[in-house]
Amino acid sequence: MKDLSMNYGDGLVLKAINLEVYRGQIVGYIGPNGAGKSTTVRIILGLQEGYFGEVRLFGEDIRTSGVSYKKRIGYVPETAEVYDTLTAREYLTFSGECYGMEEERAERKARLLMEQFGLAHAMDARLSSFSKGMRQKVLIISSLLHNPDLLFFDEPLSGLDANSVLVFKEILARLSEQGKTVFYSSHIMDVVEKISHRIVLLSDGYIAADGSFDELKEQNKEGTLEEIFNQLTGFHEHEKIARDFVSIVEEV
Ligand SMILES: Nc1ncnc2c1ncn2[C@@H]1O[C@H](COP(=O)(O)OP(=O)(O)OP(=O)(O)O)[C@@H](O)[C@H]1O
Repeated sequence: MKDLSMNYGDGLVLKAINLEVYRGQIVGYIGPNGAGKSTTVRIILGLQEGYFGEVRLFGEDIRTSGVSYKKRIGYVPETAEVYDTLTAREYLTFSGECYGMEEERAERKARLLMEQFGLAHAMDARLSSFSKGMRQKVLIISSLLHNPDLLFFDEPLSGLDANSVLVFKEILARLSEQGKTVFYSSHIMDVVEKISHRIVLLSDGYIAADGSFDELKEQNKEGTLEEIFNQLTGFHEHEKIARDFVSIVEEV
């Protein structure tokens, strides 16, 4: 990304961001609510128009490279609309076909991946009957079915149980070993701290920090990523806010 800026009408949300991400990197993309993380991802995915600057993916400017680069991308959005009336088999096969896979191959891979997540029994159940975690697993499978080179995960652990989180973190490490690049956006700091090769902190439309966790720790003299996050975003008031909040709640 070069000088990437975005304005929704009332002020700049992204202020000339420059970021170069390399193959095989897991990048933890973090920042306060409203910092512009989803906006960045939507621009890169070609879902958001009206930006300034340049975004190059796989060496080509996305403004001129057509849509074929999208086949090399997998995406788990923070909130996703799934087609509730479809079964998991139908949804995943359809999703694979959208990325150019043959029906039979998409269905076979979907079945094998569902089995790995312990969901073989739910293959022919409608998505409307799925629990939150089951749905999230379907979204994760859908993002990976076509074997993409570049992955965008926005709070991918949402709803996953502790065992599934372990499996997913291991999957991420292996995908990166295979040379896949992962853009991982989350507010769960201890997970970001552990899985990321590099952490990019967006604050108020700027990149406020960029480096490995060890580098950030060295620069900021703070212990955990959560503490570094608090420090870099100038936030020290959690106790006071909590106190005031509860006293308002208790007002009769
Ligand atoms: N479609 C839109 N129209 C107008 N403003 C928008 C739109 N989408 C986002 N914004 C604004 O842009 C800013 C950045 O939003 P964005 O969703 O990128 O933040 P985020 O970093 O992903 O936040 P969160 O951590 O809460 O998901 C916010 O102030 C938001 O109100």
